[in-house]
Amino acid sequence: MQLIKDFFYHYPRQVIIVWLALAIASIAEGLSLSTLLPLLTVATGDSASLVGASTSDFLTQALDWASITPSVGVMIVLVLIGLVVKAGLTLVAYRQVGYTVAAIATNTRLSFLRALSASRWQYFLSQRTGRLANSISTEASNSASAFQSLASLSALLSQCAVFLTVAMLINWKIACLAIAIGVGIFALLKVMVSISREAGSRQKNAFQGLMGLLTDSLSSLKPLKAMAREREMDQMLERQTRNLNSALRTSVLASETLKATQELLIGLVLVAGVAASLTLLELQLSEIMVLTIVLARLLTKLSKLQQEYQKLASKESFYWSMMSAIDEARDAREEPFGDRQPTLDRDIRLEDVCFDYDGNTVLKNVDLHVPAGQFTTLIGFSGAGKTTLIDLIIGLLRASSGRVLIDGQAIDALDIRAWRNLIGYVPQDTVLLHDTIYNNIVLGDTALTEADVHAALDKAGAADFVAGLADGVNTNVGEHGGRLSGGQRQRVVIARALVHKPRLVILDEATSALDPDTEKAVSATLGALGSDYTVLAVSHRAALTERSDRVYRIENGQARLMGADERVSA
Ligand SMILES: Nc1ncnc2c1ncn2[C@@H]1O[C@H](COP(=O)(O)OP(=O)(O)OP(=O)(O)O)[C@@H](O)[C@H]1O
Repeated sequence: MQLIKDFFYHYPRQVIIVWLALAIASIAEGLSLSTLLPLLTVATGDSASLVGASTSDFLTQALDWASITPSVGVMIVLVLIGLVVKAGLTLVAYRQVGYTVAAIATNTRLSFLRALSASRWQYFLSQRTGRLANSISTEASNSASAFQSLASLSALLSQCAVFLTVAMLINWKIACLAIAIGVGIFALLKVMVSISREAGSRQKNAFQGLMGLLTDSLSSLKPLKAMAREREMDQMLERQTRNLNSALRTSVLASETLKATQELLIGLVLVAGVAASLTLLELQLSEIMVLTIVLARLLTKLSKLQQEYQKLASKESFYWSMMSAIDEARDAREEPFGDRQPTLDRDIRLEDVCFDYDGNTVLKNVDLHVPAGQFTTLIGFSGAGKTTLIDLIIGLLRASSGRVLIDGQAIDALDIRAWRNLIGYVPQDTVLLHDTIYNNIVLGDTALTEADVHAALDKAGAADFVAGLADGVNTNVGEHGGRLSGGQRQRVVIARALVHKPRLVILDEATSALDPDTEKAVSATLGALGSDYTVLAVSHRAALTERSDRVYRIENGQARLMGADERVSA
């Protein structure tokens, strides 16, 4: 019920079109079927029976009103018109269902992606990549197909109602008996629906687990292979795959058992019904023929209704899981910043800044000064809080107290996207897309030209090695940049950071993968960027600290400016 409300709330127009089209289609089908009785009465020469008189009367009156004389030809035309109307409207409804399913899949994917990209950095870090990939692929598709099941369910419901009305008009006793039998079959097989619901939830969990583990293991395959640990990973993946397989088997078993049992029960009911109609109720042959058609369809539709409900039950958990992922990401939304336009002509200052991760203090009363156009480096032991400081300056983290000032303006008051647009960021881990060097540098920014790319490669000290490649900037770097050396990858990432001519270049252990000569060369290039660039680096390497105008040591949660003599020994 909650699912119906949810779909109606988000897609009211589509739901109304689908329901109306399906309901009218069912009525058209029912009317065309009810025409069969007078048709067969005429064809078999039966006299109009008392029990079936109401449908015949209704149609005779309707034909009289339209000044049409009832004959076999007219009845056949009426049956055909009913069937054509039903087919046309069903087409309209299911076309709308198809479009809505596609819209739901797209909208849930986009909502999730938007919520995720607007979420706090810490929330993003806490997510498992495989879980995110699974939500976007499997959960979004299954959520959308829940709408398909719901539409089929409502079509079947309205068809059942119409067939039931027709059956009632022909013989209410038999119709009541059919309802009782239908409800009985429903109750008897309800347990199969519960099994499917549970199997659906197990499938969802197994998919999540498998995708999470798969992504983790693929990203760390090399060390696992190098240490011969891939078997353990294989075993874990195998366990998850078997879990999934077992959930799928349960689901298949439940749905096939439901189908087979339903068919058997319906067959038995029909045989018993025909026998009873002939012997006990002494109905006319034409009535028995129409009743058999109507009841067979009614019971088949009832059984399909239960099957569809079973499908819906197994899809529903994917839908709710997707919705809760979206809500969770929305709740973790980044707190809003301001709308002032940023500049970086003077400096970046941190005043009395404190920061903690869930109560664990990392920075306390930090004061830091990064003058514009200069090279500032942060050094310190692993875990001292260097990356945390950088993240505060980028605005990915918000200080618990104190102020982060950019040219004297509090970062909270800035248009944060405009501020981040002024930053060129080179991370410790160089992750390249499976694409060309060119595309890895421009990252989809069509405003950048080939000349910009070459200038950036030049500044990053990468121009020579790229020129030596057969396809130059159009060389594909392979999965995670695997066709390039670690140092070459790092230089492409530096070029990526420089290509949009940032005001602030952040180097987070950016030269750590370079050999000493290349590191020296790149450090010299970065050091010579000139006063157009403010460089903030995290590094222990002499090549960078020697080039720095200022070096801060981050220690015991504080930042201490080092003197020139200290730097030599650091
Ligand atoms: N997302 C997080 N959640 C909780 N604690 C975190 C998180 N990120 C970092 N920390 C903790 O904060 C402290 C500072 O981490 P940070 O990454 O800033 O150190 P670092 O000086 O950059 O270290 P390294 O040189 O090893 O990269 C560490 O103790 C770390 O465990």
